[in-house]
Amino acid sequence: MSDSLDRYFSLSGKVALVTGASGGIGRALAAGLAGAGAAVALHGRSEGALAETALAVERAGATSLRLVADLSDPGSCDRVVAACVEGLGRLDVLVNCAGMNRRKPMDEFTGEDFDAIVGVNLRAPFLLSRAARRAMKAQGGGKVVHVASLTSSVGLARTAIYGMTKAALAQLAKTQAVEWAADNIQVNCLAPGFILTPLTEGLWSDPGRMAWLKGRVPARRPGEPDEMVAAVLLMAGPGSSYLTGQMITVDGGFLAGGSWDDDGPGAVE
Ligand SMILES: NC(=O)c1ccc[n+]([C@@H]2O[C@H](COP(=O)([O-])OP(=O)(O)OC[C@H]3O[C@@H](n4cnc5c(N)ncnc54)[C@H](O)[C@@H]3O)[C@@H](O)[C@H]2O)c1
Ligand SMILES: O=C(O)[C@H](O)[C@@H](O)[C@H](O)[C@H](O)CO
Repeated sequence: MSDSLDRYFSLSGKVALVTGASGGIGRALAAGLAGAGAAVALHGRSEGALAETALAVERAGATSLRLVADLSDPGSCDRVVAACVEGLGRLDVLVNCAGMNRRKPMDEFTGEDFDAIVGVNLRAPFLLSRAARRAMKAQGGGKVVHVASLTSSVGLARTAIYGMTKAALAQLAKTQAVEWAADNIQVNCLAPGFILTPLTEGLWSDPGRMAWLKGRVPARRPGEPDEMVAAVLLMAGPGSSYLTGQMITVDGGFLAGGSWDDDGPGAVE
């Protein structure tokens, strides 16, 4: 990296913690943060599931540390942050990427569905970021990135509880941005569009759904996990010292308009 880019994007000497790093978007973000120079604590639900991500981080020339926890257990959040600080010496960037979805019509959701989805998608980022803030404040600052979704902004059928949690993350980021600005902690959200990952492979392997996606997303294709990295490097790096409380949506243009179709209602002869 040239000196001028370093000033905005270098994470040399910094430590990042990525939850849900065993695959999908989390793995890409962990590798990207490592590429920018950070040592990366990788959280996953099993040691073995993190092996490939650890290799990717090491290939980028960075140190990795594997942390195993089920984030549906609220007590695990403080432990994950403490283990990161103990193992890598500090914590500068927290990326809350772990998440889950259960897709059902509104009426079919149970109380157990509600608790499970809210526990992982919302309570865990809330508790993890509070624990991270204590470490960051003592170090003079830090960055938190919550991984939100298009459903932070629009309703998508069969994702009621998931969407509620993702909209709430956007609000959480705003309040944390306000409360923690005095500690020099910037808090922002990444909102991925439709990205091919283990979470969504069941959806997009259906040709009918894929045809819908290609007709609705101006880029005319789903996104790849790697395409989420640059936005997170911006929110994680020194260049974002005055960027806080925002959501960066990386969606191939989905939220920008209804359809890419040249012959659609917006067409002008
Ligand atoms: N793929 C998409 O289209 C898309 C779009 C918008 C947002 N997202 C969000 O991106 C994030 C990453 O998702 P992904 O698409 O890479 O899918 P993924 O399934 O590969 O990643 C989700 C991660 O969360 C972890 N996780 C789930 N439940 C957990 C629990 N109880 N304890 C600990 N970890 C748990 C999983 O182990 C996994 O590593 C999620 O927050 C998801 O909501 C994904
Ligand atoms: O069905 C799902 O699992 C959800 O719809 C998500 O994965 C969305 O694709 C994403 O959140 C949109 O940004």
